[in-house]
Amino acid sequence: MWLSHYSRWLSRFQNLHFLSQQSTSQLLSFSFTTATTTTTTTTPSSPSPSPPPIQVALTESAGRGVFATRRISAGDLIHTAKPIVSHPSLSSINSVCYFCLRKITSNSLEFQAHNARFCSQECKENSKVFYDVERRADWSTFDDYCRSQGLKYPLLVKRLACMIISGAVSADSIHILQPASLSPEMILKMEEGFHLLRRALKKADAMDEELTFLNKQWYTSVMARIRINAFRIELAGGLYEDLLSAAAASIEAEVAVGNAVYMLPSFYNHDCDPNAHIIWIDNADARLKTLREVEAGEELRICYIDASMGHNARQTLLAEGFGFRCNCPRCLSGD
Ligand SMILES: C[S@@+](CC[C@H](N)C(=O)[O-])C[C@H]1O[C@@H](n2cnc3c(N)ncnc32)[C@H](O)[C@@H]1O
Repeated sequence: MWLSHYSRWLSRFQNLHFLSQQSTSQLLSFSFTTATTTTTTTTPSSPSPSPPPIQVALTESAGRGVFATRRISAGDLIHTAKPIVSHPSLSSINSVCYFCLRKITSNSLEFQAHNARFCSQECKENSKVFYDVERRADWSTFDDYCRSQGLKYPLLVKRLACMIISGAVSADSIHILQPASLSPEMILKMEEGFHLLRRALKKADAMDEELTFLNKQWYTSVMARIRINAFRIELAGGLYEDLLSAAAASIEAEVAVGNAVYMLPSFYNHDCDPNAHIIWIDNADARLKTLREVEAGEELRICYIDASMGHNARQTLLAEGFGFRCNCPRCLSGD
C-alpha cells in the first residue's frame, strides 16, 4: 500500500513540469526567511540559509503547486514566510502592532506614531514603506465603508497602494498570484471601495503621476488575487489571558488579528486531509509545517477551510469561496 502510494507520487514527480529555475528561485527568495528545521543564528559572516526543500511546479489538475524535493519528517518546519502585505482587522487595530500584528498588552513596550501602535522600533521603521504615505490621508470614510460592510480585503489593497506610491513595491507585485474569476456583480460591488481609496489619496495631495496605476482595472485585479490568496491570521501563541479572551471571542466576535498575503504560501493547493499546515505563533510571520511524513516528489497541500465540516458543506465553501471543485482523495471517497 505504502509502496504503491509512494511510486504514484514518484512518477508524478518525475513527470512534473517545474517552473524555470529562475522563476522558482525568485519566488523562494521573495518569500522564505528560514529554510531548515533547526534554528540558526545568522551573523554577518555566516552563510545565508539553505533554500527550503520545496519546488513550485505544475500539478495535473490544480494549476501550480508546492512539491517536496526531499523526504520531510512529520512536524518539521518546511519554511517560514513574511507577508507581502498585511493589515490588522479593524476590531484589533488598537490591540495589535500595526506592522507585524503582534498583540500589544499593557505590559509591552509600545512605539506610537500618529494613530498607529507598534510593538518595536523595528516595526515602526519597517512600516515606513506604507505609513509615510498612509498617514498623510484621512481614512475615516474608507474605514467606515469597510467596517459597515464587514470588508477586510480593501484594507490590504489600501496598504499595497501606499507601498506602491512610496516606491517600495511595483504595481504588479502580486500579479503572479492566481486571480479569482469575478462576476460583473462582484466587480460592481468593488467600485465604491476603489473610489474611496482614490479619493482619500487624492485629497492627501498624492500627485497624478503617483496614482497612474490606481485605476478600476488594477483595483479589481488586485482584489481578485487577494480574494483567493489572503490568509486570515489567528495567533496560536500568547498569554493565558489572550487564550481566554480568544475563547470568549470565538463565540462573540472576530478572533483573527488580521489578514495577510504571502508569496510562496499562495502556491500551496488545498486538500481536505492535508499533509501540511500554516500557523502563526505571535505575529504575521507564517510557518509552514508538515502534519505527517512527506516523500520526495509529494505535493504539499494545506487545508483552506475547517476540515471538520461535512462533504457537502466543504464542497460548497470551496466552490463559492475559491471557485474550484475539490477532488482530493477524501472528497472522492465521499467522506
Ligand atoms: C491559493 S491558489 C493555489 C495555487 C494555484 N494552484 C496557482 O496556480 O497559483 C488556490 C487555487 O488553486 C486551485 N486549487 C487549489 N486546491 C485545489 C484542489 N484541491 N482542487 C482543484 N483546484 C485547486 C484553485 O484554482 C484555487 O482557486
